[in-house]
Amino acid sequence: MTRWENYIASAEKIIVSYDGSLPLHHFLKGFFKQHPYMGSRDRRQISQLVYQYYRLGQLWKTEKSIAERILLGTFLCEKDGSELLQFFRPDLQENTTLSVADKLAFLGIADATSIFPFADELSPAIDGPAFSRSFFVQPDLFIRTRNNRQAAILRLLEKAAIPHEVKGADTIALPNSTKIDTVITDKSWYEIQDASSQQVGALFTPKAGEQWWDSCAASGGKSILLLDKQPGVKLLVSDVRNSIIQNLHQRFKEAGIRQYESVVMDLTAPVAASPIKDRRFDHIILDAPCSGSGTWGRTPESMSFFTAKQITNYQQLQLKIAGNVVQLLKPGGSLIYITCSVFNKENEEVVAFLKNEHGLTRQEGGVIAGYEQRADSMFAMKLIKP
Ligand SMILES: C[S@@+](CC[C@H](N)C(=O)[O-])C[C@H]1O[C@@H](n2cnc3c(N)ncnc32)[C@H](O)[C@@H]1O
Repeated sequence: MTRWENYIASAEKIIVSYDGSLPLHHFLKGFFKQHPYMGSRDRRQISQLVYQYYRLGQLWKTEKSIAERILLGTFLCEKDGSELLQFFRPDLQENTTLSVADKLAFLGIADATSIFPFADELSPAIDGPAFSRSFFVQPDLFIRTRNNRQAAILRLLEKAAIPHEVKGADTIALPNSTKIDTVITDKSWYEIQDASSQQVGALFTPKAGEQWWDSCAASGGKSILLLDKQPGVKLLVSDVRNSIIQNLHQRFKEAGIRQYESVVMDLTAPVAASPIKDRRFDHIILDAPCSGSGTWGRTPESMSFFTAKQITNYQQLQLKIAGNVVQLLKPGGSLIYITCSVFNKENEEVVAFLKNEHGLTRQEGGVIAGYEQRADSMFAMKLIKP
């Protein structure tokens, strides 16, 4: 067998045995541990073939073999082609410099929406074909520079010869595989934060002394963004598990943040019985648990394993949490509802519920089309309580 045939055979073996219960990158780690004779170059190439296969989503799912689909995935993803493609499909290799849209047309695919399995579920503002085509492009890694360190960070990136692109006053795009912590060792200089997530900050207009609640804080990405805009806000962070809040404490420490309160609470339980039942907030950030479908460009295997039922389950959870947190918002205060989902059920329908059931009015926001800039896609809406 040639090296290329071995690569295809290994990728096929992985695809056949992978059932979606673990994230693909974990599964790959385990697979390569069991096959220690593979060198790092082999591992990289095989992983890439597997990822490119999953980037096809539903395309040719029933019509073509796994091996054929791996090669088609490679063709659609590789801008300059590859030796492997040259070996198996010189006819495709000749056309690798075409745009994704032209490659699809070359392969007879007129309607790109057939790639994404839940095209009917998309928020109306999402451009379905453009979103679907974005799956063939690996999203970038983004950092948000802090404390006026952008210029110093750019100098370090140049010195280390790391390709990068300045996307805004605080935003730098890097290749996805960049080990940024080896280049910039002081963690208070930057946060790893997707460009769309950074863009959500445009809806935060904090004033010193205001009471803010980051109700699904996770490790605190949105909270740090908020405090960087206005360190004088009085911030409460919460999440459902103590281990998550412990991670937040560590991240805040590294970011040099000390002034905040935290509480562990399950937002599906009535807030009237919670430890913060008597608190009222000027502004609430609700970065809700969601399908994450706006981030599937980073985990394309999700297109093969996620089910429509899960979208409905997430919506139920979001409605419950939103209906709960809004009770602790002061009249005239704002709720910033955020998801990294592209689904109407998790976005506009939850906003409609807040409007119809709780009388909130939409102020600004909507879909953040990250698929246009090699970033995640998100939804963020600021609503005002009457
Ligand atoms: C999308 S993440 C938040 C991301 C975070 N705001 C950031 O910027 O990094 C959603 C969070 O909601 C939390 N969550 C899920 N179910 C919850 C519940 N029932 N009550 C409270 N938080 C919950 C999850 O633990 C998760 O950390």
